Amino acid sequence: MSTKRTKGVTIVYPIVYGNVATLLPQKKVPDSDHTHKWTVSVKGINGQEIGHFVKKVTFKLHETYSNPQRIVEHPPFEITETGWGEFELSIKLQFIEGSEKPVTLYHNLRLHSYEDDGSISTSSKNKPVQSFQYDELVFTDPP
Ligand SMILES: O=C(Nc1ccc(C(=O)N2CC(c3nccs3)C2)s1)[C@@H]1CCCN1
Repeated sequence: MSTKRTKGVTIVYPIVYGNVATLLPQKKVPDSDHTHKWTVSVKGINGQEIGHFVKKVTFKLHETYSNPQRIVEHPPFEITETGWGEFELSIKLQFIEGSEKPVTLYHNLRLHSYEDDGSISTSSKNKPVQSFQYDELVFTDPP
């Protein structure tokens, strides 16, 4: 049975996705090579809730992470991890309206930049890094 659709109507949902990152406090005895804590997220803009039409979001991390496919089924659609480097991750959005195909976004995780001598500048080490992209989910002839 096919879903009845509304011809000629287009719905556009602006979204923002990306990450924030903060430096982990230096440990006297480094028992881990993790230098950063980061949160990757996908949200609506101006506080618009996307949970009304997004059923679940799957964040696919680098394969070296345990359980690299992280499924989030309720807002906020975000995950927080720690790590030492930058890598590309994917963000797959699946919709409550089953007839809408999933959308996969790609984001290059961003951490603090290092100086040539391997240090992080004093001015930036106390500030979170923020790296976000704007995009739009476009639904044509919605049901
Ligand atoms: O950094 C990069 N790739 C990365 C992949 C994973 C990273 C990471 O941070 N972690 C894996 C996770 C674990 N640690 C221990 C057990 S699981 C913490 S970093 C590339 C290489 C050059 C430039 N960018």
